[in-house]
Amino acid sequence: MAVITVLGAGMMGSAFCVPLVDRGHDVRLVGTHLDAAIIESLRARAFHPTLKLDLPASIRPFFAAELEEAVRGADILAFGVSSAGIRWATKTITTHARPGVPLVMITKGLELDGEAGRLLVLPDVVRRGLPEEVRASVSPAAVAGPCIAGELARRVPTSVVVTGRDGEALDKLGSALRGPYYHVFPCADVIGAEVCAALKNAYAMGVALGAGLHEKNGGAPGSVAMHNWESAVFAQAIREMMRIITMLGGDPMTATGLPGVGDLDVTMNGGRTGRFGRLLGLGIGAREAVARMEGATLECLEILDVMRRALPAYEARGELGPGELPLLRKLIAIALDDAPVEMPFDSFFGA
Ligand SMILES: NC(=O)C1=CN([C@@H]2O[C@H](COP(=O)(O)OP(=O)(O)OC[C@H]3O[C@@H](n4cnc5c(N)ncnc54)[C@H](OP(=O)(O)O)[C@@H]3O)[C@@H](O)[C@H]2O)C=CC1
Ligand SMILES: O=C(CO)COP(=O)(O)O
Repeated sequence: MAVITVLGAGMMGSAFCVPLVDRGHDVRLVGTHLDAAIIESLRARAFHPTLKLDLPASIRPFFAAELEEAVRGADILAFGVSSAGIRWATKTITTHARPGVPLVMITKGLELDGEAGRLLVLPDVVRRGLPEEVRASVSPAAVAGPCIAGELARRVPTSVVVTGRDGEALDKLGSALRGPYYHVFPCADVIGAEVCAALKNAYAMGVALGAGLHEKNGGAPGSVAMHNWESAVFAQAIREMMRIITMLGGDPMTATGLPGVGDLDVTMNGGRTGRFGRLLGLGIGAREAVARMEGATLECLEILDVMRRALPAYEARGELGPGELPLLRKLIAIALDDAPVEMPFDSFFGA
């Protein structure tokens, strides 16, 4: 049994606690400064208001102000925040991180190092923010792969990878996290897994445009749909994720496994991103689509913005051709510049 403290009580941070308490760990879930209503509800009746689910009462909820108590004696620290909260979480944990205590995040995203003009995977971003004495012995890890929070919280069999740069630490984390319905596979390719974790959000939005386009054209959901359109976008998405992984020095084959194909499938079908893509496909424009998502976390917009800023730097160094990644460029235009929803199919598949 380990003491595991999860910082961030959103949907996924909280769902992540379920397989862990089921394994018999002492799990402490700490809300951020804005998660107080969630923590209050969990304390009062073990009900999570955004998951809309009862959670096991054995998960111990803590308010942000109680962080010190929640991390006392922790064997594993976990970040449950979204990509927008990663800097905050790193700063917040700084005084509590200890040498040798593993740190794992469920957060999906990439950051751009503006000065170097290079994309950074989140485990490396977090590592940079840790105190020097901790950095020497802690190499942050991340969970990637297909996982809808509400399904995991209902104990639906779920398969993910845990990735990072310290192989020994990954094996230990895998042993601590996995359980009868939470299947955790170590993945040494941190670049590949993290590129997929972040980019599948952009591409899932792209595939889901098809559902909205179909409805916009008067179609009802059913066997006669736009699956031909969607499948071509899906296939091109995998090609582009492989290209970006190669550009960043990872293993492109990672895109064919859980972090790539697996997560793209689950996100377009069951994720918030899929719902957002459908709204864009209806042709209502990004602003209205965001409004209709009622404040839901939409990391597709964040990663598209990061990629829009990153691509010129990679092109300027000759690491990427101007005609490459036509799907990603189109998705940037649709979601960030309100371009019409249409696909440049003839530029796909290496044409
Ligand atoms: N939902 C899912 O099915 C899955 C989600 N993930 C990943 O998990 C991460 C969290 O997603 P999810 O739980 O669904 O999202 P939620 O919106 O439910 O929760 C987001 C969490 O991040 C915190 N947060 C957001 N912005 C900030 C900020 N600027 N500063 C501090 N904290 C912040 C929120 O705190 P506050 O309320 O205070 O803003 C909240 O605790 C994402 O990276 C997502 O990709 C991974 C697999 C599945
Ligand atoms: O990452 C996810 C599934 O693995 C969930 O994605 P959404 O943010 O689209 O809900």
